[in-house]
Amino acid sequence: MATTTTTTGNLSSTAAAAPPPCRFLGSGQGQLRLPPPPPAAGRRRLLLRCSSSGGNGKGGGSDPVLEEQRRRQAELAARIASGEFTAQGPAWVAPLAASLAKLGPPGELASALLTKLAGGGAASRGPEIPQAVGSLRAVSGQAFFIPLYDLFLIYGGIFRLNFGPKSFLIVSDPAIAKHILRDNSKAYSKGILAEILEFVMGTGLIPADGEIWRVRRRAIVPAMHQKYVTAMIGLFGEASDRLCKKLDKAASDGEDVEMESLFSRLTLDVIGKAVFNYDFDSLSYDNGIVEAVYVTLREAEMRSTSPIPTWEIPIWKDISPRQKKVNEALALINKTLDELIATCKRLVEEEDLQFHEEYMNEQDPSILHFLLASGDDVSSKQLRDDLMTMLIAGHETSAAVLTWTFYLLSKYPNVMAKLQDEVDTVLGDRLPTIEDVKKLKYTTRVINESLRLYPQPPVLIRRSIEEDMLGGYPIGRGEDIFISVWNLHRCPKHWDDADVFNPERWPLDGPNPNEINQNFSYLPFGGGPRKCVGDMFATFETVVATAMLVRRFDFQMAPAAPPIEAWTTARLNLQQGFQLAKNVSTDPVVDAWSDATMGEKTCILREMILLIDCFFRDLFQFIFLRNNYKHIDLYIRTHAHPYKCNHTHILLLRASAL
Ligand code: HEM
Repeated sequence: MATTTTTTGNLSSTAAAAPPPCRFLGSGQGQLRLPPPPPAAGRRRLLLRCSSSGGNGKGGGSDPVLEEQRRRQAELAARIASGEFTAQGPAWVAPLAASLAKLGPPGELASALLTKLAGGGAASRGPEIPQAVGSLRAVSGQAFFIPLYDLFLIYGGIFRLNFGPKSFLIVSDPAIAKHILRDNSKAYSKGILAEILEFVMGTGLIPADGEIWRVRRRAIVPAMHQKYVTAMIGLFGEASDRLCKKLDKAASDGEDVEMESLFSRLTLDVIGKAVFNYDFDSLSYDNGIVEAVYVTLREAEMRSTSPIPTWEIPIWKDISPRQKKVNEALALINKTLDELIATCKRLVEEEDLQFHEEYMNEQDPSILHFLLASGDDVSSKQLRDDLMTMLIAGHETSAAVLTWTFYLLSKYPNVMAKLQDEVDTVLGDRLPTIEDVKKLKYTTRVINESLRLYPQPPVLIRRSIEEDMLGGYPIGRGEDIFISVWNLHRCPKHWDDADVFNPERWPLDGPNPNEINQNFSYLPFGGGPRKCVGDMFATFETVVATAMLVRRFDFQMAPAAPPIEAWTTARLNLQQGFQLAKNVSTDPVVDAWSDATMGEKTCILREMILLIDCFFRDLFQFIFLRNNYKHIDLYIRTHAHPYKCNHTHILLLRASAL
């Protein structure tokens, strides 16, 4: 593979000077400062061209993911055009249902039943929401939001998607999203989200609704004041520096490094300190508590995607080794949190600080400390739920944003070069300060644009708790709604070259893009009263980490990288049902279905279960803010620099299946 060279100045003059023109050398034992960089004019980075991505500056060449996506889009478009997904329903149903609805409660019930049986939705009067029904195959075997995008292009900003007895409203229209999230937010709850997350987050801020949510939001938001977020910049810098050192070491040892998990550890270390002043130090080593956090996360993932709640089966739940491990993990987390709460309470009692709006203990600026110092009158259980919620909300989201940003940077070398120029100019070799971060405008645009293309999560979930009108259609109570942020962020009507990673679409001198100035066409942090409380925190965290990594490393696809696996996974394919059951399930009850001798009816039943299983698995990946698209493994390798420096390249090697 050819080697391209990006030169930002006269290399030979710098190469002769000391220190050498490479800042990828050892990072200065135990110090936070990086090796002194050469003058900006003399910097030079080498880039290896990737065997599986062209990197032509604009589009990055053919992308197997996009190609597979296009192939599927074409396939699905043909099926949609054939009418396979359009449930017409007999013409007499709507008027009859409307007449029945006028006959009081029994009539309303009959009307709802009739509409349901005829394939209609909850609304029984007025115009019908366009609906897509049909085989789950079209939306299975690939990330859930991809076919939703195709359906959006056909059916518009609001349509109903029926999965057997279950139906969902899919919203991709900014005005409707604004109505649900902001203007009439009181009419909507978190619905399925709360049900699924109850296990890990209890009544923490994300799943909570009603009065509990109002009280907890009022307590937590003030903790994330300007002074706190500013103090966090130092924490982001130190954690990112630890990551850089780890990569340095891996590079000098010639090891491959899986970057997604490193980003996950980076953000775990950050959020532990930021929320309850606990140093997981997961970048340095695996300890019991780090493992316990991941055991709990994976268990929650499994529970929400398993068709059979084995963890509720009497006796089994007590003897299953898996459940035992989970219970132990939960007990350890709870014990650790209780200890942290107790220690923090003591500190608050002993300290001599007056509580005020921007209260912050310099030694422990954590959210927990703020809450306790504010006199927040709350049970230990609620406090634990809040802490656990913040831990999860602020951990895997930021890790996923970093992973996708570096994936994009590896595919768009022109963006990477511009980014590195900005970082060189603004940051030099310092740990970033708040002033630096404000000046890193292009870096911020890179994050803004990465969040547009890969929003975390790609759908927001709500359930109507009152009747309402959406896009001119009446909807009833109890409608489960997915607001597709993915569709909003890629709508061809709103965005030029919607699929292209183009940070320049956001002017540097313009305001930071958000849901307000983009009129709900862009909502990476949601909108309305339930907007993310950590938006500034997360933006600064990802900007700092990105800046610190790109100033030391170049990122590109590995020359010998296998092509990125397509979005498709084999796990939901009706033709391969038997393998599927074996492949996807870790659940003995489900595995018992994998009996090749089963009869046709059993087989259909099993396939239905697998479909539901897979649906919830995908659903969970939206909900649980983790691995929403694919795992991306970024690998680091050393590369002999022509000037005999150990020049480090981070190489994108593969994206593995979910
Ligand atoms: C890049 C990283 C992040 C992204 C993309 C992100 C995205 C989001 C989104 C889209 C929502 C709205 C969910 C909904 O309306 O259903 C949300 C809510 C929330 N986020 Fe974040 N978030 C990030 C980081 C963080 C961090 C670092 C924290 C905490 C320090 C945090 C805490 C929360 C909380 C507590 C909520 C629930 C707010 C409520 O319901 O009142 N997030 N986040």
